[in-house]
Amino acid sequence: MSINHERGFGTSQVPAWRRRWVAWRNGVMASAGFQAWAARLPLVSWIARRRAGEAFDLVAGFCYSQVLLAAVQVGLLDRLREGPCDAAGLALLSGLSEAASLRLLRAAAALDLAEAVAPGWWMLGQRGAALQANLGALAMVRHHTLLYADLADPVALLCRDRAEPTALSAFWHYAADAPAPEASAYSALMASSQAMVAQQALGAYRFARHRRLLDVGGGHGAFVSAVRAACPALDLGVFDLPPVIAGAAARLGGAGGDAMALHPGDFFHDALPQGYDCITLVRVLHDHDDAACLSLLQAVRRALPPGGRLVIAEPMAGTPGARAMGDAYFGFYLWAMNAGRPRTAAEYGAMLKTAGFAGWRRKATAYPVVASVVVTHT
Ligand SMILES: CC(C)=CCC/C(C)=C/CC/C(C)=C/C=C/C(C)=C/C=C/C=C(C)/C=C/C=C(C)/C=C/C=C(C)/C=C/CC(C)(C)O
Ligand SMILES: C[S@@+](CC[C@H](N)C(=O)[O-])C[C@H]1O[C@@H](n2cnc3c(N)ncnc32)[C@H](O)[C@@H]1O
Repeated sequence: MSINHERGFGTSQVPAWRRRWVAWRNGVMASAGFQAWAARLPLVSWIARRRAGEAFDLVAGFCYSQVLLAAVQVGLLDRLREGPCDAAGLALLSGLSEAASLRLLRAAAALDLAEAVAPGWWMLGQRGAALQANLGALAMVRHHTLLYADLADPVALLCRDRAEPTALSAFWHYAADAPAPEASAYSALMASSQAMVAQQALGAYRFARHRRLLDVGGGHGAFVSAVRAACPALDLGVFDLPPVIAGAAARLGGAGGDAMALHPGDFFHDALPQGYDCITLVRVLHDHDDAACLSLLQAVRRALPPGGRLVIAEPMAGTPGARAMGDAYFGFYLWAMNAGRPRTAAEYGAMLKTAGFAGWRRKATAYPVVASVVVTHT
């Protein structure tokens, strides 16, 4: 495809001082002379080396991700958790040759997934330990094969009509307005990665102040199960598409167990059930384009009583310390999925106001890279 490099230059929207400053600074950063000078100066050399390393990591990131995928697929992280492993042991476990096993072990150690504990022997590294224990993150690593298939030609992905099917839009049936099969793969993926998200929401907001909570787009009920464990007095409900609710019923046992109501429906066409003083939208809004997102917020507004609360929990754009996660990762992920976009907390604030809510607050979460929380009320 051809890219028009002419358009977009000389826009009068950009203040002249900003354009000049950024152009000057970037000229300095790009200069080989400046780079060589910075590498020789004490203190500055430390920053320069770190910047060079970050630039290299950005270039090589896909390769690192594939090392992680290989380590997960052959069961290396699980094996290392059990105790020291050498190349022969990994070869036996994985069916790889000893040379390939050694290559993988060394790559994993370079990425802190593994750690050399004696010549030729490895255990889990610190990063490997955190990931190995996080079943949701591991499920996402495996799931990324679909994302990478869509990203193989990123410019083609950006250029194509967003109605064209992709690997991710086929996986997330609702994004393509296609019916979900009964045992939905996406609900299983969401349930397995819910624990880390629920932890953020439960740490940021005191759900126990409510009487009845409805989780809209609640999938197989993993979030309400986590809420029930933390706040046993709360009456709980889940609203989701009929095939997903059938899966939730099977997973939760019959009708969903005590104090767990299951509501099948389509939030774009059916009214949400009333009588709940708290509604949650966990990893739901970012799946939808702005008009659909607003209509869902309006439906939530209609369902809540006066003083009722809406709690939004999902990864958000513009998150301090985790900006790449928002617009780079979820921006491209949701583009490949054919619907939705990551939004900042302030963008949600503006939408909530339009939908008729009274005000909003961002609540701090322990790991904002996993999810941010926004709370509003009627
Ligand atoms: C004690 C002393 C002195 C020092 C300690 C030093 C210290 C603080 C060490 C740190 C140890 C520690 C506590 C580590 C914690 C690590 C954690 C919490 C790691 C968490 C990792 C989480 C990851 C990698 C999450 C990844 C999530 C992904 C990729 C989610 C993808 C979600 C998708 C694609 C969702 C799709 C749904 C849709 C369609 C968008 O709606
Ligand atoms: C990304 S998943 C999040 C699931 C769950 N909240 C979680 O965080 O694990 C989005 C959920 O919204 C549901 N959903 C999508 N479109 C819907 C619609 N029109 N009506 C009801 N639920 C819908 C999906 O079935 C899915 O369970």
